[in-house]
Amino acid sequence: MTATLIDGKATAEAMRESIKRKVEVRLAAGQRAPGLAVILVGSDPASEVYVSHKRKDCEQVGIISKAYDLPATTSQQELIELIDQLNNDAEIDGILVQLPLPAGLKADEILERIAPTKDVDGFHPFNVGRLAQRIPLLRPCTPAGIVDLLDGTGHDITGMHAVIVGASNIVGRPMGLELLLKGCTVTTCHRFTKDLASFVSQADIVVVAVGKPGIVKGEWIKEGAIVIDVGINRLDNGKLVGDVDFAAAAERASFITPVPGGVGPMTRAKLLENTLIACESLHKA
Ligand SMILES: Nc1nc2c(c(=O)[nH]1)N[C@@H](CN(C=O)c1ccc(C(=O)N[C@@H](CCC(=O)O)C(=O)O)cc1)CN2
Repeated sequence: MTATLIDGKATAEAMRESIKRKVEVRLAAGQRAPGLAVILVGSDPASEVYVSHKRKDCEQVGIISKAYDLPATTSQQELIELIDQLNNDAEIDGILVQLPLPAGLKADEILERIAPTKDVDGFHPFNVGRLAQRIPLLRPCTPAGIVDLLDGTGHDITGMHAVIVGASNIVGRPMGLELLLKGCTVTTCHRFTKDLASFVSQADIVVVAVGKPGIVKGEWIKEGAIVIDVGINRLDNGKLVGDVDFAAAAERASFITPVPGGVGPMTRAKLLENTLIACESLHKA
């Protein structure tokens, strides 16, 4: 392998330590701890794992997390009423609704109900619009975490051609906005893109967020490119892999994120950072 591994796990751990110190400073000054409401609807096994990690992260840094584990039969109206209640709770700075929601619940309406100042996932149209207009407030966690990892490479990415594979609301679309803010030329590829290989092979930075192992082949990677793999796929043998053909891509890339231990831990760390921002800058109570 010639590429340098981008260690998201270590970067996230350093972020958590820094957030923990800031929370301690608040407490020493007699201020309350930040509060995060974590809402899980149903019993999707992957979501259960992510939510339990998020709750443990909160505990580590001194953020109070309030758990709302709701049955899959929860109605749209019940969820909206819970969000209204949390919007008005002075001790809650952030509201997180774990995605995906069970079929039948309209995620867009639910996410839009969260007060934009408590939208620590950065998914509310207000926060996406702020990012699009170059005045970000609460930024979507995964793309914001990736920007930190790119900054950590020490490379000035201004003017680089970034190719994003995947156009989801959680990663692909806000990733494009973040990379535009960094001065990249951005191409977003999606399910209708013809000749994906030709786009990826032109990229100085490739961000892949599809959820299909091996969708990006190692031989497509331009020599020296930075490869960011957001995919998390569990194979039948229990092994966790990304969307990029890792071993072959690492032969050509300058930097590459591993799966696990790359982007995933940064998503969680950014959630804590957003909760602290919401607490310190947006609520202050
Ligand atoms: N409300 C949200 N829902 C979802 C988001 C999100 O940002 N907000 N993103 C994904 C899932 N996700 C966070 O919720 C997430 C996924 C993976 C990881 C992570 O740390 N992955 C580890 C491996 C974990 C494992 O063993 O399975 C890694 O990559 O090292 C963190 C967060 C969809 N839903």
